[in-house]
Amino acid sequence: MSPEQNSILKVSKLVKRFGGFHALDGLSFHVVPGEILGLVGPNGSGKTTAINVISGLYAPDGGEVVFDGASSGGVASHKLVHRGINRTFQVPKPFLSLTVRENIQVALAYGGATGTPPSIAELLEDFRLKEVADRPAADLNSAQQKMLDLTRALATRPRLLLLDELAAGLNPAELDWIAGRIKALAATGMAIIVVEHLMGFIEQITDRVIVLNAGKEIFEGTLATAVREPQVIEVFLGGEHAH
Ligand SMILES: Nc1ncnc2c1ncn2[C@@H]1O[C@H](COP(=O)(O)OP(=O)(O)OP(=O)(O)O)[C@@H](O)[C@H]1O
Repeated sequence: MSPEQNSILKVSKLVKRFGGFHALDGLSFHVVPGEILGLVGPNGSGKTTAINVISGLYAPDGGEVVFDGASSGGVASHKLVHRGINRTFQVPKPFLSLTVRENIQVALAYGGATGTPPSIAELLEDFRLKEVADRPAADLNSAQQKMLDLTRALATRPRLLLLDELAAGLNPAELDWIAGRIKALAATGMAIIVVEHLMGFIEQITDRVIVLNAGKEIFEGTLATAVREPQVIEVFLGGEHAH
C-alpha cells in the first residue's frame, strides 16, 4: 500500500473563505499514522485555518476532509474529539478556576471512545505538571499552560493530534524536551500535524513538511529539501522567518 492509501487523514482541494477572501484555496495533503507532518508558511498563509477546519472549528466551503475513512469536513469539534481528532491552541483555553488535575479529569471524562485512557499521574509526570497539579490553571506560566493544553488533548486519546504553535515561547532546553515527547507520541502510532514558525524545531521533529502560501501548497517534502526550493525561499525563507 502506498503511504497515501494508508493515510488516517486526507484533505482534498480544501477551500475556506472569510468574506471574499480565500484563506484556504484548494489545499490537499495527507498524513499517515505515526507520522509528524509540519505545516509551515508565512503569516496568514492559512496554517491555523487548516487546523481549525480539520478540528471542526470551521466548516469548509469546498473540498473534502476524510478522517479514518469517513468524511469529517463540517463535523463539529466535540464529535471529532470522540472520533479521535484533538488539538492544542495558540492561546490555550483551560478552565482557569479549576486545578490542573481537574482540567485533565474533565478532558478524560469527555474523551474518545477507543483505547485505554491515559493515567492522570502519567500525564502530569510526562508533561512536567506534577508540581502544579493542585493549583488553579490560572496560576500557570505560559509554557505550563501549553503543556496543560496538550495533556487535555491527550486525555481524549486522539489518533490525530494537531499542534498549533506549541513551541512558541519555550526555551531551548524545553524545546528539546518537548520535541522528544512529541516523537514518543508519534512512535505510539499517533498522527501529528505541527504548525510552527521555529524551523529548527520543525527540522528536529517532522518527517515531512507542507509549505503553504496564500492558502495553497507550494511544496511537499522534507524541510531540508524545502529550503533549497527557489519558490519556498522566495515566499517564506526569504521573509521574516529566515533566521
Ligand atoms: N475567523 C476569521 N475571520 C476572518 N479572517 C480570518 C479568520 N481566520 C483567519 N483569517 C484570515 O485568513 C488568513 C489565514 O489566517 P491563518 O491564521 O490561517 O494564517 P496562519 O498561516 O496560521 O498565520 P500565522 O502564522 O500568523 O498564525 C489570514 O489573512 C487571516 O487574517
